[in-house]
Amino acid sequence: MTPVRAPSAVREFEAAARARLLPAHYDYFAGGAGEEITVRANEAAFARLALLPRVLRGTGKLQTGVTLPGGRAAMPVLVAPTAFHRLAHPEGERATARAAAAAETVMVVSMAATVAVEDVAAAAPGGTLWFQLYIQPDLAFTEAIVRRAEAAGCTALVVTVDSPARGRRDRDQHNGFDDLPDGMCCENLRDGDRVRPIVMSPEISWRHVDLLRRMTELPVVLKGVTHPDDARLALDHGVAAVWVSNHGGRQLDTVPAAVDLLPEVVAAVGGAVPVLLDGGIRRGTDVVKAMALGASAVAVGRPVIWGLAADGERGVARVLGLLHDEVEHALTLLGVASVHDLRPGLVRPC
Ligand SMILES: Cc1cc2nc3c(=O)[nH]c(=O)nc-3n(C[C@H](O)[C@H](O)[C@H](O)COP(=O)(O)O)c2cc1C
Ligand SMILES: CCCCC(=O)C(=O)O
Repeated sequence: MTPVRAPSAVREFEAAARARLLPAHYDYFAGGAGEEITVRANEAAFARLALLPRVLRGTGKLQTGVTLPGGRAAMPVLVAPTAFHRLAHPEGERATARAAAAAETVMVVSMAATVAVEDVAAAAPGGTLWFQLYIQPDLAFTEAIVRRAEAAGCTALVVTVDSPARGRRDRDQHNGFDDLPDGMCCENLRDGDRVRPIVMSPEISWRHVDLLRRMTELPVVLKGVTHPDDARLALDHGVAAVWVSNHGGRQLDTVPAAVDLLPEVVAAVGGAVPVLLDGGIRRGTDVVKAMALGASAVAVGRPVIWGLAADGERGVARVLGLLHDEVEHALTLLGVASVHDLRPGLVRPC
């Protein structure tokens, strides 16, 4: 029998995942809002940026580690919060957490995880977890979730602010996919004997960010910022980092590509706090482009799901390992020793 080769690029995991997943579940993970214009734009924008290497820089030892409000990561690629990992693999978020810990990077646990945050933490002792929160209008319940995340050892709260309503996703509507199968639920939403639904409320405002900051000592990261004026407001409200994201094109369709939004947000933040970015990162070259344009680190959503669906913990480890190796390789060929030395002059439109 011909041996099956391990995928040698992140993109190859998507086909492997698709072959294993039920079509409705694949569509949930892959899809986005409306015409999926933003989904496509996120990746296309990276292809439209060119890299301009420097030569004879004698760079020697490479440095890919980054220090962020919620701790250090050995690579500048974090695991973005994504829901429902047990739809992709029976071990679900446990497998993802083990792979992230082995790669010494941060996993952001989704509020919509199918494994409770305490069990995710127990599966990967020594790993760094941040917790992603949709602020619930029931503030006492929001506080109860924050306390759970703190007690589980999460070191930052990522508040997703691009979801005052659920995205309209044609694929999910077509497939009738609107709930988890029997035996799975959003374990972080347990409240006594029941599991509460996640409320995406249009009532959430900056006032809630202030309330949250008073509720916890953990650094608060705002995820889903696209407008530079909101980045400035975020600073006024004391956030520890701004995360540029259009939710992987799953919320408002036709929002610009994430990386195209980055320079204006970076300028607005002016170095006051780190700026993170996600959306369309599939290669090490994408990572260095985003960092050259001012991101302190990036995150990947779908690539992790594809690795998980294809081969569980091993698949996620391979996806993260490929991205790490590609970042190092890109740095070498760019003539840059450290991710901290990436500058806008290394990137130009093409
Ligand atoms: C299947 C799926 C589920 C997601 N679930 C969440 C979530 O629960 N909370 C959240 O803040 N973002 C969620 N996101 C958005 C990701 O955190 C991230 O912004 C996006 O996936 C980045 O784009 P990429 O998939 O191109 O890397 C989800 C994305 C996907 C694809
Ligand atoms: C209720 C879970 C929300 C997950 C999410 O944010 C997404 O599917 O993009």
